Amino acid sequence: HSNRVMWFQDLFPPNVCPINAKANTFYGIMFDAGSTGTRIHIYTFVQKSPENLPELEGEIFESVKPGLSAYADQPEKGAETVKRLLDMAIDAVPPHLWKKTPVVLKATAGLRLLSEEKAQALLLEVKEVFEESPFLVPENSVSIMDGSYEGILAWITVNFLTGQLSGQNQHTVGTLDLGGASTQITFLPRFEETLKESPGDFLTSFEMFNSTYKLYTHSYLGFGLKAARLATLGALNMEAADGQMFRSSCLPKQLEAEWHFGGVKYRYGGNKEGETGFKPCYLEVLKVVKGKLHQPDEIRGSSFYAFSYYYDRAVDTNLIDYEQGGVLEVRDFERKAKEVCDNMERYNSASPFLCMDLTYITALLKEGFGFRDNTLLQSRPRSFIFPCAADTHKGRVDAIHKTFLIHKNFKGKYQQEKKNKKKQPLQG
Ligand SMILES: O=c1[nH]cnc2c1ncn2[C@@H]1O[C@H](COP(=O)(O)OP(=O)(O)O)[C@@H](O)[C@H]1O
Ligand SMILES: [Ca+2]
Repeated sequence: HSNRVMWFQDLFPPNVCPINAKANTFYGIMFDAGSTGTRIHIYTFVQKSPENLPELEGEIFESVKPGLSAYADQPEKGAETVKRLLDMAIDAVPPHLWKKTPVVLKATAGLRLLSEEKAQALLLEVKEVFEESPFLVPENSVSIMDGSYEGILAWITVNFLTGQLSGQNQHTVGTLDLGGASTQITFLPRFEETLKESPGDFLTSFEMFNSTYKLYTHSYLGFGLKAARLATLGALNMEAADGQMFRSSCLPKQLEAEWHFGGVKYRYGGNKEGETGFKPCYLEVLKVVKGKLHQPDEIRGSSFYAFSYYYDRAVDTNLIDYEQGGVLEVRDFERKAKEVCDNMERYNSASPFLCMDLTYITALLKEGFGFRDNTLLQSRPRSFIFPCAADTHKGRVDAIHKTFLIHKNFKGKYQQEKKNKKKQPLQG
């Protein structure tokens, strides 16, 4: 028992992020079932007085890989990974509060890409795990999150935690989230033009703290970093990829290997005889993004907050610092992509996909969204705006928004704009 207390205090030193289970303390358990991994967040809230909103006081975090979608054909085994994480919450939450502690799981693009049947089977098994636990299982506690909701929650998180949604001068910043299977872009339009020219389902209104915000947000399914690798290889949506070899000029010439994603095995390799390097790679990747995304004019001149794989790859290539994060320009990704792709032998200790990933990020930003070379991207680790996050995941920023899903005073009311506009042929 005392061991447990010690471990808890290590995570949240009392002077920085005090955790003391008073009567006004309550907990919430949130699972983020992403395409590449499942993460548990055990939040502690404290309500200082009845008229105040509860404040987030601390968080315990753990994650496992692969994500739920890797268990598409073994739903019970998938749910078992959730159960092991949930056991942590049994230790972290005081027994007398178990029955009052809600547990929810929100799945993102990994499950969106599965067939309805396979996704539902996984969610059902998870629901059973929840029901067998001592925690409170709200209605609809296990579900796939809507893509636009994913985008606005990330936007709220960044802007709320950086203080942009309180005070008078609201200089909100747009957010770019690059996941494994999908990618989101979200910002607050300043120009009437943007509102007029955007497809209806890209505009979402919601209310928070007595203000109404009309955001531009869209989630592109299949445009996450891992999904883009498959698309570049020409292997996306190939259920029976067995045996076939997918080759690309973005990979080291002599490479031949196997890769598992979404429960499917793929064989891939380099262009043994053909070309390799940035130029041919960029052309390959361009086919994946060109003309597939909506390009709002307004974003060309503004700066964005970029996280998830944008952050990870920027750290991997020393463009920014792991602890501090940093500010970079779109062209920095291009410079690194050239450096890595044109010297693949020199980078053979890194991931074989480093060239492809950097080239994809470059093409996505420039040709996909239409950003300028000198567009500024802020990429900060999660700990930068969330100092109580455990050391174990200093590098992450986007999971913070999950706080709001279980924060009982955040209603998350939102609705999508309905326009009598013809739907544009965009993927989503
Ligand atoms: O709470 C977190 N912990 C660790 N990584 C996270 C967390 N939230 C988001 N990420 C980042 O998200 C990316 C993986 O995307 P994810 O698995 O969520 O795919 P998806 O959003 O397409 O479903 C990685 O860059 C990972 O670092
Ligand atoms: Ca995600």
